[in-house]
Amino acid sequence: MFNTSSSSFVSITSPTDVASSFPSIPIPSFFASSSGSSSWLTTTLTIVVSLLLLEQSVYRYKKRHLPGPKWTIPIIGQFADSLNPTLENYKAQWASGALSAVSVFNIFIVIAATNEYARKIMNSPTFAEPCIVHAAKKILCPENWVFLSGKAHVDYRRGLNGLFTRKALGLYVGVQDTVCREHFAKWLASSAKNPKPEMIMWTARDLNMETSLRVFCGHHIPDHAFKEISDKYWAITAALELVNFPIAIPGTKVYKAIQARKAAMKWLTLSARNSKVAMAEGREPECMLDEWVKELADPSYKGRREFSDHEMAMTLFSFLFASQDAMSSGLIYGFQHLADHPEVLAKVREEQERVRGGDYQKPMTLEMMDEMTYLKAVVKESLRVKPPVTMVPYTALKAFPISEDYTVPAGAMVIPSMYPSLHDESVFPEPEKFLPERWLDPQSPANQNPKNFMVFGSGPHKCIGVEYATMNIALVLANAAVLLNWEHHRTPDSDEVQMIATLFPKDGCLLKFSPRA
Ligand code: HEM
Repeated sequence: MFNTSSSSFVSITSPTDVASSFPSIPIPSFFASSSGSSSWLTTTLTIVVSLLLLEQSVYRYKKRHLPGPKWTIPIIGQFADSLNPTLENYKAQWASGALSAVSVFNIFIVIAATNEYARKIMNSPTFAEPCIVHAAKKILCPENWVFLSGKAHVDYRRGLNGLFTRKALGLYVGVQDTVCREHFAKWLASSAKNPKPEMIMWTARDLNMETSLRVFCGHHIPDHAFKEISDKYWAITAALELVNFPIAIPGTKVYKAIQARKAAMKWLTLSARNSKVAMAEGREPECMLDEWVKELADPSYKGRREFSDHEMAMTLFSFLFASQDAMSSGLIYGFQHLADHPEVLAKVREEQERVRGGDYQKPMTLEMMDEMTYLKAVVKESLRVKPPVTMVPYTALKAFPISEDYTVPAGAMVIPSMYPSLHDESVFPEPEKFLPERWLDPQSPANQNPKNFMVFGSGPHKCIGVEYATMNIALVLANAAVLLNWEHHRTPDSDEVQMIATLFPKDGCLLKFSPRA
């Protein structure tokens, strides 16, 4: 997802002390002398103080009665706090009110904590549209389809639905299975050499990147491109802050992210070209691009038929952007939850034994996965307890009357938060506990309140890759359960959360793998 995304956060360390002194800043008497230079200084200082006062007044006017700092730190607002976001600060913010306010670099931000407000923002396309994070347009390219709105967005998205049908997923599952097994072999080889547990933070990201690129581009992309894209991609993850330094000059995170996007786009564009050639030669589709090219050529297809290599590459890049961090987070917590709950892992293994009849070399199919009811509950619960995407920033396109007594000002950022809905005690009793069983009873509050399961968002921009994502996490965990043993080396940071675009265990999740007899 978009994650993201988007998970950097603004904590509320009250700047009251600093800011409340502005109205009474004394102008030293020597500035008020009659000399030319001092009158120039007086004028300059008066303008600066007036602007600072104006900044405070505008902030107070927009904030009205919402909880949040009384004053904003001049110019930068809560930027410093947003550099080191923590889940604790988020939780404090959500607890401060159903709607609360902050400001960063004069971007006024309204944060919505409840399910009702979060859904209202995501389902009001005439009032608000996703802006993902501040720098997203620079990283993804402004002309990327994800920034379309209204009918143009709906039409474009409809054209992409064919890439996520059951038929298409059936093609991808084989690719995912192969890549997963290859990576497990590498994990085991590395574990055999190194007696110490290793962080799966990086190995899971590599697995994920190769899976995505093989599913999207098949063999139209060379093997060495995976490593290049995967290595450079971290610059994109690092730039996913709620608000970045405003100008993308060399040395800034956004600049580095743009260079990483250019490197990825070079390979994705080449793949689009290669796929068109392969399909024109009548070859069988083997990846998402092939499915897309073939669909465009189908006489019964009704949508737009011409897509340049660059446009196709941009769309694939939007999928990579939306999935890389969220999928890695989902996978890593999947491994951690299963390691920390051996009774759950034992049930996953029992189910695998039953569905796969003990033959773990047989390639995975969608039909096999359909029968893995318990595993699906495990994946759902893991994503609920630690949702990769905690919130998705939107922009108010015009004054947005979100509640009876508050209107989000036009141009403000308005952020629906998903985490509180997923930890609502009335729907998920003992919300911090990992209890897959809550998804097995159709009458359970969890199943009776589907609107609370906001892991993939809601409304017209809801994640297009929901089935693909859950299938891939389930497939990796299914294969891991039968092919690997893994011990979790717990540290004081294992249950602490690090927010780098999405959620990760602070210690990177230290695991020791061994082959399962
Ligand atoms: C565990 C993995 C994932 C999570 C938690 C996740 C979550 C999300 C969320 C929360 C949104 C925003 C929804 C909204 O604004 O209402 C989103 C949007 C999106 N996601 Fe995902 N996602 C995941 C994986 C994927 C994958 C694998 C793909 C593609 C292959 C993908 C493609 C997209 C796209 C294209 C959008 C934007 C859709 C639009 O604007 O119409 N996501 N995702």
